[in-house]
Amino acid sequence: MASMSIVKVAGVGKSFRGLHALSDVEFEVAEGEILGIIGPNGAGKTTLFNIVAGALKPDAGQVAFAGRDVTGHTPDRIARAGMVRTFQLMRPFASMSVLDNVGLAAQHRRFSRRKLREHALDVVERVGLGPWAHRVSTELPTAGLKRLELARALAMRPKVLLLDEVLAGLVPAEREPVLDLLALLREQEGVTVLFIEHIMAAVMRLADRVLVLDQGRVLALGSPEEVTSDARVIDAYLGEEPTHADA
Ligand SMILES: Nc1ncnc2c1ncn2[C@@H]1O[C@H](COP(=O)(O)OP(=O)(O)OP(=O)(O)O)[C@@H](O)[C@H]1O
Repeated sequence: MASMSIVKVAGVGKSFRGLHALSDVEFEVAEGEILGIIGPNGAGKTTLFNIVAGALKPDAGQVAFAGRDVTGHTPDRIARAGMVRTFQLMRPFASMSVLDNVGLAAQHRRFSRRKLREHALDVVERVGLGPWAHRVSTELPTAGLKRLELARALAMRPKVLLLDEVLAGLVPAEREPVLDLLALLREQEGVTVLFIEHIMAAVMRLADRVLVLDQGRVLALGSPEEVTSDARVIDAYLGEEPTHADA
């Protein structure tokens, strides 16, 4: 197979006490692709990530990663296999340094202490937290915490990164380097990225394709230009009062 899909979501459904959070969601992501995921509040974006990353079991359907069915696998197992997510709310180990927090994320890789430290430092520098490496993680401002969350994911050497609003809470000047870093990761390491994002300028800039969810269903899937000119997408999402103002 030429360009194999690295993530395949097939017929995924999930209800919470009668509420259809996801219904028959289907899409594939090619290796090295950057897929933006957009949609109104409550559309099911986070639920989709929870299912793909193993935090929730779907009521129906399958998730395949690199050709293997990973439906129902634990988040840990999926992460170790190479599909790693970040969280909207960052919870680093407060008493630990930035460097140790990143090292901890890579602990399963059975590096020697020295190698682990080198690897962690490399990742910390890569995300621009070099000057903060030895500071306690709670001293980081929001933008720093976001970078730390990204660093912890990168320390696992992911093949697929699932990013849940990594830009939220950042001012535009802080967003640019994060977007650059993601583009670089794809370019240099072929990392596949799925990112949930409300900031449309970022979606337009970074995404190869955009998946639009609305009321738990796939409303559209196409290039940024295609989806932003799709009347149904404008109706359901883009035309609405912005609930997440682009500061
Ligand atoms: N654990 C849960 N128990 C009950 N209902 C849930 C649960 N998780 C999500 N839901 C509901 O499922 C629907 C989809 O929620 P989800 O968080 O996936 O949407 P979202 O697109 O990520 O929204 P947002 O943009 O606000 O983060 C919502 O109606 C939500 O209230």
